[in-house]
Amino acid sequence: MLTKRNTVTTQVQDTSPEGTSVALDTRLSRHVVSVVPKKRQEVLRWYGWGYNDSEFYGEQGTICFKGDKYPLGGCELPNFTKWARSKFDLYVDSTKEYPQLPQKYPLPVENAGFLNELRSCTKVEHSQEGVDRLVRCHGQTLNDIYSLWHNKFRRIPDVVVWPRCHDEVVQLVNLAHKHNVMMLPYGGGTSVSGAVTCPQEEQRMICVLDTSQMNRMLWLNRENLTVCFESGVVGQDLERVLREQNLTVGHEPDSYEFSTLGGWVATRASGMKKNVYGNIEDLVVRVRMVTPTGTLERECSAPRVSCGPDFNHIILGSEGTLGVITEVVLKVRPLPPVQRFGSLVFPDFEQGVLFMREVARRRCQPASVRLMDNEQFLLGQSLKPAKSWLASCLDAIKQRYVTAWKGIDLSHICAATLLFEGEQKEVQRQEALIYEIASKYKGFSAGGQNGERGYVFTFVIAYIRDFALSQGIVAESFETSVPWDRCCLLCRCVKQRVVSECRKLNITHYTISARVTQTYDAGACIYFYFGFRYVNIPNPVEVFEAIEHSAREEILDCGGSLSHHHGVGKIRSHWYKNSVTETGSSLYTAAKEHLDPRNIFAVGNLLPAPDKLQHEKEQSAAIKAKL
Ligand SMILES: Cc1cc2nc3c(=O)[nH]c(=O)nc-3n(C[C@H](O)[C@H](O)[C@H](O)COP(=O)(O)OP(=O)(O)OC[C@H]3O[C@@H](n4cnc5c(N)ncnc54)[C@H](O)[C@@H]3O)c2cc1C
Repeated sequence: MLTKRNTVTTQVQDTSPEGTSVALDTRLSRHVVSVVPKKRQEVLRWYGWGYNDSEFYGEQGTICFKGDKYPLGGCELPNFTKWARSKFDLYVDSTKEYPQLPQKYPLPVENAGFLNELRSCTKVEHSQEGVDRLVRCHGQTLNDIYSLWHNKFRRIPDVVVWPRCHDEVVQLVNLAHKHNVMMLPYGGGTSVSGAVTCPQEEQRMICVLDTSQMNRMLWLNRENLTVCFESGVVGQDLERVLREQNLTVGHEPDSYEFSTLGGWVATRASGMKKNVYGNIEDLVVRVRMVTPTGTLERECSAPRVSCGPDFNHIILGSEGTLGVITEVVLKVRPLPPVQRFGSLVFPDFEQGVLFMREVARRRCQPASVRLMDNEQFLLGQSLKPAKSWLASCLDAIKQRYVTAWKGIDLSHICAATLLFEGEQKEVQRQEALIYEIASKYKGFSAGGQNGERGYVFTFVIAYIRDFALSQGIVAESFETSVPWDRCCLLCRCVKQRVVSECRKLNITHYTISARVTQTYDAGACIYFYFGFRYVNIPNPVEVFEAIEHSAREEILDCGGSLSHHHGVGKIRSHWYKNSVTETGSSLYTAAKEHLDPRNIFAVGNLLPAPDKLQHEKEQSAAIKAKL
């Protein structure tokens, strides 16, 4: 008999999914070989971002990039070197070294009852090795990485567990609840909100539940265009497997090389192609989450139901605080036959925003459209590798065309990158319309190559922060969403605020830039990059956080949100209550108390941990004193 649930298998072995629809091709249920091995440090950098073999480095005063995974691999970057010199007065020090793995790790807190039952009653693999614990104690905030480099973490996980399926997660959650062990679900560890960082004040044993071994595609239904994956599947693995079937989910956050499906759901992630495919909340059909009081899931995979509050939305954005997401049913789409890049240049940011506004008003967004301000545009240009003589001449001619014939001032110029996807005719129609709207705002095409480069650089840019840190520069991004009528105002005010805070603190070499990365009917997502070179500042991260804190206050004052997609985590928990109101906060707390009565899950995310509140008050007084 066919059941309604399209039920997923929960056994470790590949068995036929029970109760699935007629169109299910059971042969497709399969393990996915991941680019990220169980010992993630074998492939991924333990002290920062990305692959071990890809990094920026200095050679004879020039910044270079190595590694064969990205088009910049093996390139010298003289223009980037010049950019860094002009921004930060940086003379690249090629002798600066990256940190060495520590020889000693914090002693684990042990809960004997939990460990005994873990070993005797389950088959779940686990480790208490120092390095396994260290590489899973953090995400990718500046604070995380700086703390790693300077060996500052007091608490790291006491044990790491690798369940292989839903049922093993149920066992683990029951054990942790029984023995009062704190549990932190860990996906790709790409969080930039402190959500996956171990709470430093926690007294109980901390168990990190690594989802990487739960990454099977459980079923694929071509008739319904739905697929069910286990939550630990990494973004690029998920897309690779689907592409082999001529399908795509189309969810591509900039971290999708390493972030996981469970992480996307837990943080309400947003992908760069959301205009065609939707954000994660639009893509999820059904989701299963194991909590200490039971498994929460919708009963069927119907496309929409009208049954009171949507419990998928309790799970989306819960940041590991309510339980472990184990399986997710997602929509899939056929791969688009045509994918084309484009780019536009505008005389200034304001004209670019007007263009973005009109595109959103007319709902004709291509798969992706991103607008960079002048500062980001110049940084992007500087990342082009060293050129041949002929290519440099051509560039000079193009530059002359832009400045002399188009009358554009290079110190105000800004650019948009475009990605079109769909049928040939549809893409042509979209391109024509987009270029027509751009011309109304004095924009003109700068070619597909620049557009493509812009998207590829997105992945490379993530590596800059580690190199910057080695050269004494601290940097990080932060983001928000804002109604259209406040978009330009917010960008201006936040930049001004950062500039004035830097002046007050005698920080002379810094960069602050903005881009509009997503557009909606009612507003846009704005993404800021901020970094400064610290000279004679003993606590650069604290200073950075103080400035970022005041930038966030400015964002909120200008009508921006606490976060568009990075989430709240620990670093924005200070503002959570205000942003959801007192009533909203107590509703969340009641749900938390019901699902997780002993407060074992992801303590300190969304709402500050109780013992952190006092510490927070002291910190906020210190921040005020500093500014
Ligand atoms: C360079 C870079 C670029 C980024 N670009 C984007 C972007 O374009 N769009 C975007 O939305 N975000 C972006 N992010 C932020 C980050 O990648 C997302 O928040 C992502 O969704 C986190 O996924 P993860 O698997 O790495 O989760 P983790 O970092 O491992 O965890 C994040 C949170 O989710 C919880 N969690 C993870 N898995 C589960 C699970 N199975 N069950 C319950 N809770 C779970 C964790 O406990 C934690 O609270 C970026 C980050 C970086 C460093």
